[in-house]
Amino acid sequence: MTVRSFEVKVPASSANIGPGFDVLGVGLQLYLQLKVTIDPSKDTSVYPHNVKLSYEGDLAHKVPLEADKNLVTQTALYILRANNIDAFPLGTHVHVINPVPLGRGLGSSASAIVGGIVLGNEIGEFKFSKNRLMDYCLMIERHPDNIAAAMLGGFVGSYLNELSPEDTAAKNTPLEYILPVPGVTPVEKYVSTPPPYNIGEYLQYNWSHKIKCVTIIPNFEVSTDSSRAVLPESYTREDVVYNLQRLAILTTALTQETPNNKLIYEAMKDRVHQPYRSGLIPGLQKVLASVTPDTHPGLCGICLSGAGPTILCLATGDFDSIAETVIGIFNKAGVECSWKLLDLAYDGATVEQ
Ligand SMILES: Nc1ncnc2c1ncn2[C@@H]1O[C@H](COP(=O)(O)OP(=O)(O)OP(=O)(O)O)[C@@H](O)[C@H]1O
Ligand SMILES: N[C@@H](CCO)C(=O)O
Repeated sequence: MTVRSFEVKVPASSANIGPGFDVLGVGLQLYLQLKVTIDPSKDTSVYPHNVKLSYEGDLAHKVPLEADKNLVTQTALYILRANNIDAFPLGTHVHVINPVPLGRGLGSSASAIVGGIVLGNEIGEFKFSKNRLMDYCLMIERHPDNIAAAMLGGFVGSYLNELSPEDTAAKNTPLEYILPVPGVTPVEKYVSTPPPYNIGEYLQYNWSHKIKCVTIIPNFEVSTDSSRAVLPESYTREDVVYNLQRLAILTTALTQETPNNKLIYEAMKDRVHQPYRSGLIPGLQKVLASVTPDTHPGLCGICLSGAGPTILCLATGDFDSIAETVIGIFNKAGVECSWKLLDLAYDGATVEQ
């Protein structure tokens, strides 16, 4: 009996980059790893859906090890079942190594979902393109910014296509209908239906290699759902134009060989999500107002990473002092932090046999 093994690697990501709410994302060199072995001589039929799961990494005590509760394997089962494969092959062991902090704004759910979809694509030997895999991912996490950065890597912009009424209805299928849930008998018409084609479009921009990412990570979680729940339903024209003007400048400003720090700093300001999220993140307003290219000449720009609470500082130097200043402000608000200096992950999700 042949033993098969492979490894899936998916980067963490930072979404929005200030004004690009649900639009921009960067892949970061901090990787979720799935080490997969399929050894048919091992009987894994005692585990849900035939897969033994183990996990090391952030919040290990909180991550479920049952395939129908764990986001990575639930997602892998979604793509398998949509293509007429009911379960993992007997003898499957998935060992997860996860340094991406959960619920902190560094795209942990996107890396888990992209990892799960790539895992299912390998197990089923479907050989779908990354663009098609994006359709599967967007059925689970419905804003594309983290997902596109994790799948494709680098600095990515995305939009969602206007779909036909049938495809729109399919895209909005409730998650509990398509992800396996313990004790729930799957409804054939939902689980065996692949997603619509071309849910989104994605474009990788250049990136100035002089710009690094200083990520300051507060030691508390903010779930994306709760951080989206505080956002308003509508915005003033002034605030929408404010963000659009900055977004148009930012996507090119971040590609320039010699970054213009003051231009980037202004272009990373936002009026669509950050002001509303400050109630969830003590110290956020002070951090955003206090760390500037005047106080730290190496700083290019500063923003909330994804739905928070992590702060993303783009910088060409002064990395330690930027991090120390942000951490000092959070400490005064009673929040402990760690920090990492990260480069962009240019390859996105990869599989090594
Ligand atoms: N490797 C993983 N294995 C299992 N579940 C995971 C994994 N990574 C993330 N999750 C699930 O996703 C949740 C976090 O997702 P959430 O969207 O709230 O935050 P995030 O993705 O870390 O942040 P953001 O979307 O703002 O960048 C975790 O609480 C956990 O339920
Ligand atoms: N664009 C998303 C990223 C987090 O998933 C948000 O800010 O809610």
